[in-house]
Amino acid sequence: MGDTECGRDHITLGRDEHDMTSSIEEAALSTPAAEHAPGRPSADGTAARARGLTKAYGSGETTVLALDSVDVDIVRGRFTAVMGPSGSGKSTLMHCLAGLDTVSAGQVWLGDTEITGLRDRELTRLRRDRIGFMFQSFNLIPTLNARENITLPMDIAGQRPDEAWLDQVIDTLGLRDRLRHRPAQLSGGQQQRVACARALASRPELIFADEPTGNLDSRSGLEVLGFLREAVDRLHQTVVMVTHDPGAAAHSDLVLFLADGRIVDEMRRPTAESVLERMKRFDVIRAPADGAAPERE
Ligand SMILES: Nc1ncnc2c1ncn2[C@@H]1O[C@H](COP(=O)(O)OP(=O)(O)OP(=O)(O)O)[C@@H](O)[C@H]1O
Repeated sequence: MGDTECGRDHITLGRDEHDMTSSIEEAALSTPAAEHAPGRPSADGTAARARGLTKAYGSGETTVLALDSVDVDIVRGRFTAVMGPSGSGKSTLMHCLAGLDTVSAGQVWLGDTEITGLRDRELTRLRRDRIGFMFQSFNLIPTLNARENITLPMDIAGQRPDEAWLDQVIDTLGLRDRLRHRPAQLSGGQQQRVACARALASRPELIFADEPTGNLDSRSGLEVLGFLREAVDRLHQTVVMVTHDPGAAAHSDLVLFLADGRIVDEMRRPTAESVLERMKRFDVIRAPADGAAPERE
């Protein structure tokens, strides 16, 4: 189906505004989703899975194939980074795995639930109950203070926060003395830490982070990455992070490299240096020497 025909495309257009959009969307949902218990294990240990995932934007001559039959398994309890040149399909992959975007072909599962084919309402509920999101632009509600922003998704869902967990999240992120501040009264790093706390507050099954350190100074960025790492190591959360930064990717367990809408490589136990070296090969492919035939991945 062409995306322009699809009503859910509004979500794609408003990618960065998704948290706010979904708050409104989700507020409209009145039925609690008891069947989607957060953290419910899937039978095969994958938090998310895609087979033959294909995403085309537009139609006819202007069609852009953003994802080209991607097969991927996101292992539960691991920190996965997604890297690749600009336009390689990183954000599209994340959005399709998270049910924020429709697919053109193929199947996507979150745990043991196939999300391709779910109706909008079911998908919205599934996202609300089982997924945490962090975006580069923090998407905090300006009229709410930090604590209210952190618990907003749970408040909307009618869930009571686990106070001990929330305390741990707040303390680890150094937000204890900022809870009554509104976003405008917080630094960029503090705002992203609030967004991080919000994503973790309900202990979602899977956290998707799109360039979560993109707007942060290096110290704040390291703090956020350290917390995501701890969330995986100590709290057995699953994190998928899109990043351009080899240093950020080095905090992950596994880096998936995308090029032209395909997963072309992966790297376990990455270091900033090894990721940088791998990324340089994309630069060579993108900019062949004069007269040289472009190499294909
Ligand atoms: N809504 C859209 N309409 C048309 N084309 C799109 C749309 N969204 C993405 N694309 C195209 O799909 C391809 C993949 O885009 P995507 O944003 O997933 O790449 P990316 O790897 O995340 O890029 P970047 O690193 O620059 O953020 C690109 O060619 C992009 O121009």
